[in-house]
Amino acid sequence: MKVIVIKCGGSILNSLSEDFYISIQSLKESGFYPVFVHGGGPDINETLDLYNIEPEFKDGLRKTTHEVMHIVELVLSGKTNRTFVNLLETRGLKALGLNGSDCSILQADFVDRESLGQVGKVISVNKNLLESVLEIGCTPVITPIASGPDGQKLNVNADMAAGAVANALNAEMCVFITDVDGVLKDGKLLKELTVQEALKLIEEGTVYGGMKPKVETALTVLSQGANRVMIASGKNKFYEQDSFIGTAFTEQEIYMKGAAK
Ligand SMILES: Nc1ncnc2c1ncn2[C@@H]1O[C@H](COP(=O)(O)OP(=O)(O)O)[C@@H](O)[C@H]1O
Ligand SMILES: CC(=O)N[C@@H](CCC(=O)OP(=O)(O)O)C(=O)O
Repeated sequence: MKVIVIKCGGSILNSLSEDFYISIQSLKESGFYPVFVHGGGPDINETLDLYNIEPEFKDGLRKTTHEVMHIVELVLSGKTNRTFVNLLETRGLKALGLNGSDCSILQADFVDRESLGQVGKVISVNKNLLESVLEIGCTPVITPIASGPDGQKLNVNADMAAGAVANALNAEMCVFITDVDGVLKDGKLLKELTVQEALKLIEEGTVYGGMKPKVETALTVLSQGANRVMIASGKNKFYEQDSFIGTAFTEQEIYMKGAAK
């Protein structure tokens, strides 16, 4: 089964283009089985604002108190997942919304309980459940909330959750859909990046904020065996005639040319 994990960031979820859905259709016609993981950072911030809670981040991860966790779940599971599943359904996909914390779909450990509170890093994925969903012709749409060591809910960065799902499913491909064309430098799209080049962009500060966990996760997914890892835009087509459009990550310089194909 040729699985493609598609992470849709909160930056673009509410304004995904028709071209995005056309790309999904083309992927399906090429024999890919999509598995979606969604973000929703901006939706969470908006709701925290209603409760007069100031969002706090450390290295791109949201500091998640018990109270914040409650709102994260309310928003991601109750609103964002529901809206996205419906959007996919209206485009003809049999989408099945899944809370990562149900049935051990995502199991996680604390990242740093002292400084970040209820933030998790995924340690295992219920691969059998996800494969069963695919086998019956449904498309999983996963909310990045995991169950923690004592059954408590943990908030997982959606890029990292997608990376863990891609690795667990031995995905052929992992794509991070966001609100920019890919990794940019001086406003220009970098179509291909080797591991070394990507690390340098982080180090020199060209890649910052929400792009940092995305690039770091892209490198992890690549090192764990996925054939292709991309960052692409949800504003345009990201897949057409067997080619991907965006930033492609490659392990070695030698594979650079034509790696986005
Ligand atoms: N080098 C870079 N190239 C492109 N975007 C970058 C770069 N560095 C930082 N960014 C920022 O990262 C954002 C995408 O991350 P984020 O807002 O977390 O998106 P998402 O919600 O899709 O995960 C871009 O909109 C841009 O502001
Ligand atoms: C721990 C952590 O930071 N979790 C993220 C989960 C959502 C997410 O990652 O959404 P985007 O993809 O839109 O950024 C958060 O609370 O914002």
